[in-house]
Amino acid sequence: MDQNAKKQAVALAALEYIKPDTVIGVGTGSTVNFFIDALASIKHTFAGAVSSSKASTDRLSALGIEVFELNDVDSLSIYVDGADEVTEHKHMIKGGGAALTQEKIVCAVAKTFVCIVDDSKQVPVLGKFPLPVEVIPMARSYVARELVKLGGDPVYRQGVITDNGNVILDVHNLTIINPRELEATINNIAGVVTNGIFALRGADVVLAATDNGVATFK
Ligand SMILES: O=C[C@H](O)[C@H](O)[C@H](O)COP(=O)(O)O
Repeated sequence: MDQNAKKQAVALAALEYIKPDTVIGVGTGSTVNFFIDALASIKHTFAGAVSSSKASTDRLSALGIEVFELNDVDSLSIYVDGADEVTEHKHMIKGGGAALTQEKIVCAVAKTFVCIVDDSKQVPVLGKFPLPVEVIPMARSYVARELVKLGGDPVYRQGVITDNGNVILDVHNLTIINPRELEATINNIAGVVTNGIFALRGADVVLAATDNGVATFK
């Protein structure tokens, strides 16, 4: 099965987690795009969506799915999103598409986080994928120096401005042994908006598409 077929399979599997008449949190990325397309076929069964990026909002709206502002919603039954890496502990690196901050906010509100990946994203230890860090532009050089002190090799993602008007540093050469601790440490650097480790609030369910079907990890 090719990678797109796996993304589509895992996106369809996530539909089973949708509760009728609730608002759904929707992530960002190529895997989630398959999920959004699948949502369109059942759009009359749920109340609408809260989106984590302009790209997902545009795709949801184009398919006739109502998108609410997070501030106007009391609760989200579920958050569905992809990941760049995920471990057996359901810790993740996210933000390859620069949407990490709004993803982390929407995810925080949701009762259940369902992470959808193909099996190429499953790793024993986080860190081979460069860790995205969203940074207030004026703090870029300072934050980069602090990330070097933590053992990383930050690279400015040239030409990318996030939906929040900030920049991204991608931190190479980290082996993330304690993701919860590193997530908190990096978020404590002045000028960091957030980083792409999702471990303090990891996934509740990981659905991973393989050649033999979709595996579920709870
Ligand atoms: O900022 C982007 C998100 O964190 C994505 O969920 C992540 O990059 C995975 O995207 P894709 O499904 O395209 O591999």
